[in-house]
Amino acid sequence: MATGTTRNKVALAPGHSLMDWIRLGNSGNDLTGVGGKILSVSKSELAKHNKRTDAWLAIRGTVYNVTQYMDFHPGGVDELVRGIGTDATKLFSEIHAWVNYESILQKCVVGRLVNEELFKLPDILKAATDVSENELNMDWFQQLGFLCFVFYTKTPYPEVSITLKQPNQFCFALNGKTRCITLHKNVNWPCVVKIVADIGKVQVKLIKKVLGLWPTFGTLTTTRNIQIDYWKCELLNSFDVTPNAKFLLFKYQQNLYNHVYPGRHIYIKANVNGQVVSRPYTPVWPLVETTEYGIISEDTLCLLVKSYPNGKLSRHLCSLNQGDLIEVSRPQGSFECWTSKTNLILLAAGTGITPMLPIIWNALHSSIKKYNITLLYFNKKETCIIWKKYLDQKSAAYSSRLTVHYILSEEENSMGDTKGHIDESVITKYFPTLNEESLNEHAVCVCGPPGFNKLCEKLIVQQGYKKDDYFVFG
Ligand code: HEM
Repeated sequence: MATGTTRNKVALAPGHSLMDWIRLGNSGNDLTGVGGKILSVSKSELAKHNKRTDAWLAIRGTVYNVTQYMDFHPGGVDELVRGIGTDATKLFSEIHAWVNYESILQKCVVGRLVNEELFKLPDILKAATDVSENELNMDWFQQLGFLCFVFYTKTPYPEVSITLKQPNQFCFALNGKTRCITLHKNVNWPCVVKIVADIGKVQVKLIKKVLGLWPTFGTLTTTRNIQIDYWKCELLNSFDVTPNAKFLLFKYQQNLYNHVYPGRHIYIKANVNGQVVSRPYTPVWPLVETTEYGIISEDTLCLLVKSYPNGKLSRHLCSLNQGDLIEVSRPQGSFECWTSKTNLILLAAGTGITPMLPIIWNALHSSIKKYNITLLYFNKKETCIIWKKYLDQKSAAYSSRLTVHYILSEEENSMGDTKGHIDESVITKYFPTLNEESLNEHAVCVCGPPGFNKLCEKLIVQQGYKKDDYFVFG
């Protein structure tokens, strides 16, 4: 793995082991330095906290105060200092993506890293937009059979998880802040959730157990900050998709809806032969329309996993039996659908199709605009193509908006597309010729093995795409 540094663990001073750190976290000392409030932090605010004695850094959208952690960092103070005052996601992942920073730094959360634009707003609007405010911006309405809550988080891509703790106790965590409502009467699970990501509107529909109009929705009972790291999930069902890839359906043990945006991922953690292993996976929700797997309910976690001969976790997942447990983290990642673009070009190789499926689904069903999508899907043989039937059905149903080209490297291509690998000729053949204006309308996503990703990035940069116009899943 490229680290850009000589990787060496340092000898920590006595009293600075992980156990000591956990003890400090549980001591009641405020490690956040901001009194435990959840703040909205701009990049320029973050940059001010760049000293050893006042050190903040951001990882995957969350800002942490690491001042107290300095002497506990196994890589040493000087290494940790390299990340302070910045969004250290890339640096952190390059060195030790496997480190469970969320758990280690759970008592150090300062807030969320937010777009600079927010801070250019007049103060009056800024105050209304600040996620730290306690006030809840909420509407509700009902019909005989259901009631519906609408939350306005005022932050794009809000973090959303929803649980039904009791038939009449409904809790929702928005951007890390949890609130509970004791409902007037009982409701069923699962709920139906709709999120308008770019304006931060969240709508939750709860189905009443008994038909009737309620005089009130109930009472808002608690306001707490609960930082949950991992939830337990049990395997409901598994299906073979190709000879070495499976479609796995999991149910959260509690009644939980954990919203993962298209292109974002969760960490899966499992105990494999006595060792805890954790890796990122992109859920392939929502494939709710596919009938060959039965009806998939909204709160199901759907994973597509390829079993690699040396892949500890992938082999473990593919060998799970019904009822076996795994642990699943909160959503992570920084991918945002480009609402300013209209044409998406997706380059996927093998299981690199996983993040593309929700992106395609979302783009085809967007209520905001009509996206056009071109998918170039690279595989060795036709039998390796994952969900070809599904992709073909979608491209037939949306023929003017979704075009799929299958590119095979190891056999003749009966589908009429190129035989070969990703190279300049493939790009020239399938990419539209762009001028400066039409370039602004296009965005490219890439997902495959590291060599594929690197080559694609080189080729799309050659085509004139700028950093903001493409995203490489790695
Ligand atoms: C962003 C700037 C950071 C840099 C440049 C950095 C660098 C390093 C380096 C060079 C090592 C030694 C790697 C080895 O030889 O195994 C290390 C280890 C470690 N770092 Fe960091 N680190 C950073 C941030 C963090 C943060 C924020 C955390 C906290 C959660 C953290 C937790 C750890 C842990 C737990 C290890 C030991 C890993 C192991 O034993 O496998 N680091 N770090």
